Amino acid sequence: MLRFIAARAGMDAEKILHAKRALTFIKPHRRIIAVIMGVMLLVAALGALEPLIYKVVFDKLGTNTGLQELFLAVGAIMAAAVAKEALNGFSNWLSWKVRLSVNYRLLDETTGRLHALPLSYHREETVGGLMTRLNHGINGFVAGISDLAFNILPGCIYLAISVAVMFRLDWRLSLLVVFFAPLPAMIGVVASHEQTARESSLLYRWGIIFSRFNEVLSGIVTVKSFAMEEAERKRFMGEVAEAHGIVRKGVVTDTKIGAAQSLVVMLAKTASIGFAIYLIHQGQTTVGTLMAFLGYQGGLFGPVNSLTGVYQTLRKATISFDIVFSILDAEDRLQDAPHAQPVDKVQGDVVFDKVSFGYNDERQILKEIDLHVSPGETIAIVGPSGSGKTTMVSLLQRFYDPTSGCIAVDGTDLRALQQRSLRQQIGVVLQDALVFNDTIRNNIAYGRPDASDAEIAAAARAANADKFIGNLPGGYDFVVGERGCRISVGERQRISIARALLKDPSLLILDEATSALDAESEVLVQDALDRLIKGRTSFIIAHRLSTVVGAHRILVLKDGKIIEADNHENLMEQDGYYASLVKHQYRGLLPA
Ligand SMILES: Nc1ncnc2c1ncn2[C@@H]1O[C@H](COP(=O)(O)OP(=O)(O)OP(=O)(O)O)[C@@H](O)[C@H]1O
Repeated sequence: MLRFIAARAGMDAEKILHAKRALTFIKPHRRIIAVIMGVMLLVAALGALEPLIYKVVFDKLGTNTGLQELFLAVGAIMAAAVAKEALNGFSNWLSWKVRLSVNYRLLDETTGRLHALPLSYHREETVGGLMTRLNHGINGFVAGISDLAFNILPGCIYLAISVAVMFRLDWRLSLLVVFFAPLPAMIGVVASHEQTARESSLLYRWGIIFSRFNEVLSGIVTVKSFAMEEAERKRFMGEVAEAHGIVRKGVVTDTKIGAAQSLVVMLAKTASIGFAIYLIHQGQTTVGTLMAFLGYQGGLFGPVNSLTGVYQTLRKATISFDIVFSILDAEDRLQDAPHAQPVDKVQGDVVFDKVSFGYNDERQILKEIDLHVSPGETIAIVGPSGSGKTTMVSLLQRFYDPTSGCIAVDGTDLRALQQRSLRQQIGVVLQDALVFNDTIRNNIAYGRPDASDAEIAAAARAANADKFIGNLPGGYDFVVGERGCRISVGERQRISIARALLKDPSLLILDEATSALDAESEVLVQDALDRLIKGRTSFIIAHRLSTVVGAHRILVLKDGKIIEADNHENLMEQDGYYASLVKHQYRGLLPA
């Protein structure tokens, strides 16, 4: 059945495969679906009974039937209607149960996959666009498979019953009705090609619109500082108006299609009434048969249309299936190897062995990096902007794999380790520390949600954050606002240092802030950092002279190569690139 409808819907082999795979989402609910179908069967039978009762009533009108019999007939119609509604309500409740559980599983699988996919995937996607597509994909997916599960079979059953009863009543009138019945559906099929193309193009547009909108809201400070609010609003509304233009055109098309379908239904009714009146005049049929026919005819176009609806939903659903499966099947080149080892506790011995890397084939960012870092050593990485400093520490976290060469921690290639357990051993403090719109407590405990209040407070103390937290209304329960907008830059940095201290990692990656803080904040942050670095293998993308001077070794990275590597005194003596950076330092910050 699915293959037939899918083939009529112009679906290629891949789309048919997607539709089949989509059906596996409802497979676990097959028992409930069987019950729903049984209930729907009863509803269809009750629906088919109604016109027959009308026939009896109208045929008896002409005879000297007692009022009692008529009341009985009306009572039977009412009882059938009540039973139908009750059964409909029950099957509706059951079908929502299935829908919600399919929705839950889809969200679980897609969001799980999105969290698991490597950075390279997320860098190519926009958050707003992805959210729009995901939302549409999930809703369309659930609607699609619900239609497949709950509309096709009842529609067919009702059709079969109606057609059988109609032919028993009067085959001539039936032929007339059967001739007209498929016409509205055929009109719907013709329209569905345009409708799917429209749906697809709208989805693409909304994705672009909301991806920009998301960027604008995330970067509202920049938008406001450049006084671009009005320009952004106009751009947004302009794009929305264009999308609405497509919707408007679609509404015109859909209205024309709807009108054409209604006209055909009217034509069918008029033709059968005319033909039936002729037959009644000829004494070949009865008024009751005509009334029953009109009932069946009305009821017949419903299921035929709903089957067309299934066809249209299926076409639209293929877009949703594509979206969902493109996420579930997105290639993850960084997946853990089948026998990847978990990491318990690392010593902190790190080796870069002839590591080369490029984000794409066109350009090598790191070229044959050789480096051996001993446990507890502090490495400061300096170099011009774009020289590959961030890339180097991204490789250490295995956000990307080297193009050639290998990186090993405690003698094991990163590719042989389970990524999650590796990252649990690495503490990261970024220059623009990401804090979530949550309490101070939860922000510090991010990465160790099981930490006790005492441990959280100890980490905050060691990060010189306890005093400012104590002054906040609610203390540790203070909610910091989106991206920490309700606390200062220096406070954000100390929260992120406390977070790293609580995690107690053996390896540390620190991307030092380039902007100078006020003197007091500077001292507090530096003191907290010194405490964090102590005893851990640390890689610091350094901008402050004080940090670089205190490091065991300084790596100078230029054009993807380590051109100098030694401590501060020796590098100054060599009077090379590093010495020139130090000479040009300004207020304790090295030039970029
Ligand atoms: N996802 C990416 N895709 C393609 N190229 C990238 C990507 N990320 C960074 N690059 C490029 O790689 C080069 C090195 O970037 P990287 O961020 O490692 O430099 P950096 O030394 O940390 O610079 P900065 O000091 O300015 O932060 C840059 O030229 C950058 O344009």
